[in-house]
Amino acid sequence: MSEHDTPRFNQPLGGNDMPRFGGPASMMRLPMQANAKGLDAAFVGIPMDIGTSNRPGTRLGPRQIRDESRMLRPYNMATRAAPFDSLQVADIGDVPINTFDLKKSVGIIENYYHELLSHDAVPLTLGGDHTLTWPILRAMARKHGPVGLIHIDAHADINEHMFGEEVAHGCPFRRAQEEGLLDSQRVVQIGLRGTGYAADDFDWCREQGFRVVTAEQCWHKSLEPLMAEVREQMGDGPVYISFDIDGLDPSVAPGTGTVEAAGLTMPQGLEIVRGAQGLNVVGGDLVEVAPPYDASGNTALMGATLLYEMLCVLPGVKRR
Ligand SMILES: N=C(N)NCCCC(=O)O
Ligand SMILES: [Mn+2]
Ligand SMILES: [Mn+2]
Repeated sequence: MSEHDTPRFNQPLGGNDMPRFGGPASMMRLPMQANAKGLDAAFVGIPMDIGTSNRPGTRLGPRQIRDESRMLRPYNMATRAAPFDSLQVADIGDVPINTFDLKKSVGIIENYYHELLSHDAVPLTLGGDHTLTWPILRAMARKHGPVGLIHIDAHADINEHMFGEEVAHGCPFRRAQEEGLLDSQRVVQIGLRGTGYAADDFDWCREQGFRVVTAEQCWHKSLEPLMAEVREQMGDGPVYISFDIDGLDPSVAPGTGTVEAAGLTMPQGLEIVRGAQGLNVVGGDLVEVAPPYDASGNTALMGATLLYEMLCVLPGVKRR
């Protein structure tokens, strides 16, 4: 009997055991459980779009990411990562936000992640609009202290206010920095581009000590050399990965609310996440998938794939 016959850990339901279009609609058709007890890593959904500033729809993101994730098989053919031979993973469902109150939802999310982290599980979050990263970082900093951040996005999301409000999907990293949740010498923002409210918008990030890598600096290049530098910068400290799907080019990921031209390619997205291997990754999220503009489902599938790749770089994942 091979080791594959006697799984010690939860396994995704296989595509030859149940048709891919059947079975549970959980992330990768993994078992679901009510909380993170006993888990090394937990997929969690946050069905929220009340922080969005343009077209909405990310409240439907977690469901669609789960649905499209049915195409993912357990073994990573490029990196040979075998996450389900290594870690106990499950889908723990959705955070019950208050869809009528964004500010209350921030508190609900922080408390939820505080409880989740008490089980020592690494959360991998299916968004949801980018507002959600702020309360997650609050819970992260309570456990780990200020964290390093690998942030992939078309936008810096460091607006001081939006429509006079401090809580919005364009503000999470401004709030996180003000609250000391980030180790600002270990923050890198990749893929920023487009039009700004002011010509010096991204300079605020640089003044904080963040490394800004614009989309233009990424065009036509492999990002492996960049990620070697990022690994050096991150060192051994805790690192959080926040991947806004709009960091990718809209030709790859059209299903999102605030589209910007000429973004990262999917191979570059994979290079970034795979380049985090060896780091002390303590959590990650994939945000801003908006299914109403995702006719093919490909945006959600790219999101599911990036979450799977985050799982593959968690500490303790074996390669076969
Ligand atoms: N998609 C995210 N997270 N942010 C968009 C921010 C749009 C803006 O600053 O105008
Ligand atoms: Mn964005
Ligand atoms: Mn964003």
